Amino acid sequence: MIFDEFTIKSLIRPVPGFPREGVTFRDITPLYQSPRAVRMVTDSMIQRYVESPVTHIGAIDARGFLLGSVLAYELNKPLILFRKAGKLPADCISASYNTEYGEARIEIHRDALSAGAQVLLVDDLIATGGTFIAAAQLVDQLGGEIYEAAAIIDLPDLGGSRLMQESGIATFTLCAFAENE
Ligand SMILES: O=P(O)(O)OC[C@H]1O[C@H](OP(=O)(O)OP(=O)(O)O)[C@H](O)[C@@H]1O
Ligand SMILES: Nc1ncnc2[nH]cnc12
Repeated sequence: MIFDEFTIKSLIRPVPGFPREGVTFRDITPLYQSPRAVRMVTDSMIQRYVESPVTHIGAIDARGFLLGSVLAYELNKPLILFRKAGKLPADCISASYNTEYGEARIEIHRDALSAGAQVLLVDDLIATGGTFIAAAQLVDQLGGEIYEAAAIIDLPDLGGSRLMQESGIATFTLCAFAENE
């Protein structure tokens, strides 16, 4: 299926003032209510990574799980869950970070990856980049490498994708919204 950026963007709902004043939340629930749009997004990502050396899909809690689990299935790769602190039961490593509207901590199980892994990180959106950068630190601590960090949406005005690229993390996104869009 041919990727149609206009259709995808039209299914991402801007919600001004959520979760706090000054933030325009980019809501992906309308997109997920359209099987055709989900297929477009999924197919584009599969096409990009099907011949890549990626060994693991690293999906970020919670919205990153939606796309991450489908990519792991379709690409036939192990799925690594990056979860908000306190959710994973076994021995973990963790990293703190700030996002556009708060602070958080994510964790992965210490045995989730081994040295040499080529990880594709997956989330719905890049804002400040804090979440992906924290996830990349965890991968690095376990001796893995980030092949790329992929998301549906970039919010370039928040500087996250630029910061990630400056930090040596390659990024890939399917669409972008300016602050006033
Ligand atoms: O680039 P950043 O500034 O780090 O922001 C992006 C992150 O923020 C959102 O997650 P959120 O923490 O709201 O959690 P959720 O997926 O559980 O809703 C989004 O799904 C990304 O994970
Ligand atoms: N503006 C935004 N919309 C949706 N998720 C986000 N995560 C961080 N900033 C966000």
